[in-house]
Formats: sequence, structure tokens, C-alpha cells
Amino acid sequence: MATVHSKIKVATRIRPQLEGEQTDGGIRAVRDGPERSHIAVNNPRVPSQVFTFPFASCYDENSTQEEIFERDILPLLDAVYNGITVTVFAYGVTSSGKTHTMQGSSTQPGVTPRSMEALLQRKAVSKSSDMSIAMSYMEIYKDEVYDLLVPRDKAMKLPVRESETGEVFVANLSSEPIESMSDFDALYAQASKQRSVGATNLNRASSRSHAILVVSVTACRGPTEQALVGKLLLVDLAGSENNKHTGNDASRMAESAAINRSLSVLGQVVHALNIGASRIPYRNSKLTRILQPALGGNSLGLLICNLAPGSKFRQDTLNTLNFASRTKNVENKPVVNQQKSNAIPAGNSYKSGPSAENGNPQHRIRQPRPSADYLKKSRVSNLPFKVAADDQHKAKSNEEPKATCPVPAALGAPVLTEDDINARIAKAVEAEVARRLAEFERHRSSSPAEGRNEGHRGHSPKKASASRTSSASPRKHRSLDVDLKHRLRELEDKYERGNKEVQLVDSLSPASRKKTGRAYVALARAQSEKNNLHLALELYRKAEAYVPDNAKLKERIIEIEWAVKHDKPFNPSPKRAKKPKKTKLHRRADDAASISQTLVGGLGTYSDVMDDKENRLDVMQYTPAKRPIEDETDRVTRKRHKAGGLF
Ligand SMILES: Nc1ncnc2c1ncn2[C@@H]1O[C@H](COP(=O)(O)OP(=O)(O)OP(=O)(O)O)[C@@H](O)[C@H]1O
Repeated sequence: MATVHSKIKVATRIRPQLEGEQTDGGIRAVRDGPERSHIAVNNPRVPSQVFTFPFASCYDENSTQEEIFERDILPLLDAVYNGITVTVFAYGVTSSGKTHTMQGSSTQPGVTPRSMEALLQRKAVSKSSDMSIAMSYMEIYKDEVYDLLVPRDKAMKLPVRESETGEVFVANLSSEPIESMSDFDALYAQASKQRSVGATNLNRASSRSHAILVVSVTACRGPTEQALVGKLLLVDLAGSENNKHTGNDASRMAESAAINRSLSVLGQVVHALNIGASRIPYRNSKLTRILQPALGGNSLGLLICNLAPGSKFRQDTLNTLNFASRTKNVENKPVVNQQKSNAIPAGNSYKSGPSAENGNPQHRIRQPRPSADYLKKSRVSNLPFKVAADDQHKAKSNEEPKATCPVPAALGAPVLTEDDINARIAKAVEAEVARRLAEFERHRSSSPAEGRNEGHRGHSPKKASASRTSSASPRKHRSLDVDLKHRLRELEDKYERGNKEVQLVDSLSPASRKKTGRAYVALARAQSEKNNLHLALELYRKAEAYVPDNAKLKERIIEIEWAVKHDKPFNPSPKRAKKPKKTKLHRRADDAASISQTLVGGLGTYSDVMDDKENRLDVMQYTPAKRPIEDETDRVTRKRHKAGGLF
């Protein structure tokens, strides 16, 4: 059976306006039909432009926790119950409502308590007496993993490892059995108190870490001695931060840098998956390493993008929507996790450590590490959705190459390995052959009519038919052959180019990347001035491969895409008013912020990047004057000298 891919589902939610917050109504959730909706964002600088971002679910300010749970989460719990890993992650700028959506409050419980309640209810009504539920809870703080079920003063940094089957896991992470909601509430409340939270200007209780709750559901099914082990990962990401707004002090700034860096890697992983890169940078952060199964791997994924309605968040909103649009193209290959039930202690899927009470995480209740011989991934055909075939183990990982510990294929992470690409090319060629043969057949079967037409052109039908069978057919075959070869070459070239480009980007220093990005921007700009929008778009996208975190560039791409889609001329947004020159004192005060932000290059750091002259891409600040294309290089060079930096 063929492998079935499942794309990450994306839901968006606009939070209500907070007290004292300024909004201009520039962002709306619009329902186009029962299954179709989009987010509309006005371009405040060009009022006639409305950017639209279609998603599976778009929730507006009035949406309730219940609505989101019923529509988007509940259907996924079936999958967990059937042995599949499901990852739900909340993403968005700081104070956009991620924690509210995932955790909620006592009066408005969010996704996490509702999911736990639903799973426990399922366990209660389940005929299977051997269903067990357990939870682990961790946070990633400054790129280190800590166990939230362990008292804070005893919590050690936990390593992220990989089992021999390729399963990525957090070593020594404790796990507690859950029998009832009161069990869960007590543990969760205690653990949540340990999560790193701090006050910023934007959020009195801003999450300074990414929190990942893992709920494992083990169900032993009948006499087959097989247990299905489904997992639900509920991820409350820390928000990307613009330190202009947060007013962070030095220690918050370090946290902020770590948050933005990991989110930036998340964006890079999604970008690499989108362009079919041969190397996906999962290992560049603990967050992406742990979320690897949900990002082009073997779990089902739901991304909830939280949006803040305030006008000062407009750029962050566009960044978030941009990220969401890319994420919805990421394909996973979900598999069912099956274990022999005799490998699992009766009544509970977790081993008890010798001393759970002593607080030492090394000796607490731990997750079993499934060993290669009894961990088996298989297909289950009667699930409410389709899952991947066993050919996962044939695929190669597209993780970055590793000398000592290659990622085994059972991990299911690979998307678009070399073999995949070849398979795709072969498939595309096959489809092309089939299409052309069908066309050819159609053509042949309509020969009498053609004969009549040709008769009109002065040939006798007989003659026409004869000439077709004697000479036209081989000629057609020949041209078919040439066409196919040409197409195949095109596809191969495209793949080669894509790979080379990624390799090239990887091999360049950050400064060279910026330079190359800028060169593409200059060329793109020249083309957009000439109204060659398709070419300009292509060049801007190329530039993006070199500077993936430049928010302004992303915005420019969205604007041109909009113009191309609506067949409208592209009018660059008006130049922004120049900021007053900063004094030495101001500049010094800003230094830490802009340098760390620029180095981090995280999503949602646009203002910081743009305010850092040295690194400015200056996409929007060009004058749409009619300059000949050859002047562009000079202009860029001149500007670079003037700025004393790369530009
Ligand atoms: N849908 C909503 N309804 C009512 N209040 C909300 C909603 N979403 C968010 N809020 C409120 O907005 C504020 C910020 O929300 P929250 O703390 O969930 O943001 P966050 O994205 O998790 O922020 P951070 O990344 O800084 O942790 C909170 O006071 C929260 O109660």
C-alpha cells in the first residue's frame, strides 16, 4: 500500500482586545463556508490591499475554548487512542494567547485539561481493562530541557537522545500514572508553578520557556498481546519577542534571545521542509529536535497560531501567518506505535524506579525505552484517517548527516530524501507518459473527424489516414520521447538546483549570506520596478533562502504575491518616515538589544533587525525611481560604503 502523507493542520485564533490595547480592526477571521475560512489583514500603508491567508480553522475574538476543543482537538484524540502520536502546538508572538488556549483558566479550561478529561473519560468507558494513562512534563529553558515534575531545585538538565530505533527522547524524564482528573490537576498545577514565567511590558505572566506536556495512552487490545501506545504532545511555545515592546532587562534579554533563536530554527526547519532541502536543521535547537516527529515525521500535527489584534503587532501577525502558511505544507507520515504487551508492566506502561520518592530524577518513574525488537510501527486500516505504510523503514532520514549515529528510518522523519525525489521524478514522468498516451489515444480515436477536417484543407480522408499511420505516428512518438526527456531533465535540474542552493546557503558565512541575499533583493527590486512581477517574486524568494528571517522581505513577498494573484500592478508601500537620529547614549542603550536580536534573527524581530543599520536589508526603503538595471549594483555598493556595513 502506498504511503499516505498527512499535512500539518493549521488553526488560527485572534485573541480579544486587552485593556488599554490599541487596535485598528486590521485583522479579521472570515468564514467562507463550513470548511473554509481565512484571516484577512489590511495593509495599513496601502488601504486597498487586503492580504488573505486561508486555513482549516480560523477563530475570531469571540471563539470559546470549547469550540476549539470540539472542532480541532477532539477528533485527534481518537488517533492517540489508536496508537498514534499527535502533537498540538501553540505558536504566536508574546501575549497573543498561547497559554490561554493551551492551559486556560479555572473558568475557561484550555486544550490541555479538556484533552486529559476526554482521555480519562475514554478510559472509564473503555471495555479494555488494560488502558493506562501517564504524563510527563518538561520545559525548554534557554535551550536546556528540565523536568517539571521534579522540584525545581533538584531539576537537572536532561539530555535529548536517540534510541537505536531512531526514536528521539528526553533521557531520564519522569513519568507519572494518571488515574483521575484530581491526580492530573494536582500534578499539573504543581508543575506549572515551576515553569519559568516572568513579567514583561506585554504580559505580566510571560512564558520564558517552551512547555511540553506528554500524555501517553497505552491500550492493550485483546488476545494478540499487542499494545497500542499513543502519545499526545501539548506544546505551549514561548512567544517570539520584539524587545522594543517588552522592555526586557539584561536577564530577560538572554531568555528572549534563546526563545527567538529556537523559534528561528523552527522557522528554518519548516522552510527547509517546504523547499525539499536534503538537510533539515532539526539539531540546531532542542525544541526542533524534540518536535522532529511532528515536523515532517511520524506524528499527526496541529498548529494553533495565536494572533494579537493590537496594531503594534501587525508585523508579528504577518510573520506568524507567514509561518503558518508554510507549516500547512509540511507533510508527516503518521504511524501506529505497537508494542508487545508483555514488554509492558501490567496495568501501566511505565516502569517504577527504585525510589520515586527521593526526588532524584534518575530514580523516578521513567518512560520505558522501547527496544528495537519489540517496537514495531504498523498500519491500521480502520482508523478515522489514513496512516503511513511500512515503507517508512525504507526511507532515509533527511536529518543532517551524522558520522556516528545516523537517524534510522523508522523515525519516519524523512521527507524528500534523494530516493524520494527520484521516486517523485519517476512518478511525474509516469504521469506525463500516461497523460500523453491518453492524449495520443484520444487523438487517434478521433481520426475520422480529423480526416474530415483535413479533407477541408484539401486532402482526401484516405490519404490523411494513411499518412498518419505511416509517418505521423513515429514522428509523434519521437517528439513524445524528446518532450519527456526534456521534462525529465527539467525536473532533475530543478532538484539539483534546489539542493545546490541549500548546500550553497549552508556553506556561506552569515555575512556572505546577507550579501547574496541583498544582491538578489537588488535584482528583484529592479525587476519589480519594470513590473516584471513574476521574475521579481522569484528573485525575492531566492533572496529569502539566504536571509530566511528577514521579516521585511517576507512582507515584500506577500505584497508581490498579492499583486500577481490579483493581476494588479505592484505599488511599493510608501517610504516610512525616517526616525530621528539617535544620540550616542541611545545607541549604547540599544546595543545589547539589537545585536542579540540580529544575531538571533528570530521570527518577530523585524523591527530590531531593521533598526540595525549594519544588517538592514532595506527592502521597503528603495525609491521606485526608474533606474537602469546596471545602476543597481553601484547603488548597493555605494549604500554599503555609506552605511559602513554590508549594505
Ligand atoms: N481568548 C482569550 N480570551 C480572553 N483572554 C485572553 C484570550 N487570549 C489571551 N487572553 C489574555 O491575554 C493575556 C495574554 O495571554 P497569554 O498569557 O495566554 O499569552 P501568551 O501568548 O501565552 O504570552 P507569552 O508568550 O508571553 O507567554 C492574558 O491575560 C490572557 O488571559
